[in-house]
Amino acid sequence: MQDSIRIGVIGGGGWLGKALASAILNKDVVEHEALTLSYRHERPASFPNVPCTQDNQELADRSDVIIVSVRPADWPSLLVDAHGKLVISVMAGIRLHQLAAHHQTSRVVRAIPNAAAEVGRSYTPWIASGGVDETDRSIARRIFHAFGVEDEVIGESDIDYLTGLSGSGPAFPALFAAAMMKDAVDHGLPIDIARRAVNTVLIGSGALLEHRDECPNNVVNSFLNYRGTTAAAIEAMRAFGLESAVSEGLSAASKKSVSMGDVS
Ligand SMILES: NC(=O)C1=CN([C@@H]2O[C@H](COP(=O)(O)OP(=O)(O)OC[C@H]3O[C@@H](n4cnc5c(N)ncnc54)[C@H](O)[C@@H]3O)[C@@H](O)[C@H]2O)C=CC1
Ligand SMILES: O=C(O)[C@@H]1CCC=N1
Repeated sequence: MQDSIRIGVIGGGGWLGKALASAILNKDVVEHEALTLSYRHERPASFPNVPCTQDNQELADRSDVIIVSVRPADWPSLLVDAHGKLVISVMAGIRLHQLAAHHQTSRVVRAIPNAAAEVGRSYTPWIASGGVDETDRSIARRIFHAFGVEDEVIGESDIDYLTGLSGSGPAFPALFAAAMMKDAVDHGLPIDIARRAVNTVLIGSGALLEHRDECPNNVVNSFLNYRGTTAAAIEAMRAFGLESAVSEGLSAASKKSVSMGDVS
């Protein structure tokens, strides 16, 4: 990226903020001295060579791009004037027009990464306000590519939906794995073996989907067409409402995203 770009992460000591900051440095989006992190209580220990501050306005003033990564409930009291600079929010729920008004800028990107940013494998959908030009878009893409794959979407309702589907997404295979683990242990399998079996299945399944690079339904159908044990399990899970449980869960997450934006 151009040498002149400086990035600030507000909430840089948090779960997501730290993951984004690490990826930005690891992928050389900016050098250490061109990144600033802000924190509320404890200076983030894992970034000894990165300028850190408790003064968010100072961070904004020394940055060209301001990433806002505080919890939605903490955002209304975050009084930062961006003076027209590019603001990238990764917060659930908070809408473009709210961000623009609150931070005094027409250049706003609303993005929703996920927890896999920690390992550089996030899926990050995003949407831009009217004041965002092509240069801003390429800066945003470069940042998002540092921690995974991105897509620009055209409607804010898509962001609220995707906040459930992909923003919360890494939790769902983990939930499935936990259910498999419980069943295995209930069947008397030693915990170590159950954990290795379940985790290896989840990791292998992800790699298989990546390798085949096709619609997941095609992968499921190839198992169903085999007409063996796997098909028996899939049909029983479907009969017990797996698909409606997933649909209900995604709908609950999306509604929660919308309600988290009802803050100001
Ligand atoms: N954790 C995740 O997987 C994802 C989180 N998000 C969004 O990212 C945002 C951050 O989430 P997490 O990192 O998980 O939460 P977190 O609670 O781990 O981190 C938030 C950080 O912001 C700090 N903070 C709060 N007010 C501050 C202020 N005024 N100045 C400086 N720092 C301040 C807190 O001390 C904390 O360290 C949230 O808005 C969340 O909706 C989005 C997608 C995925
Ligand atoms: O659970 C949450 O509220 C955050 C936002 C999206 C994913 N994690």
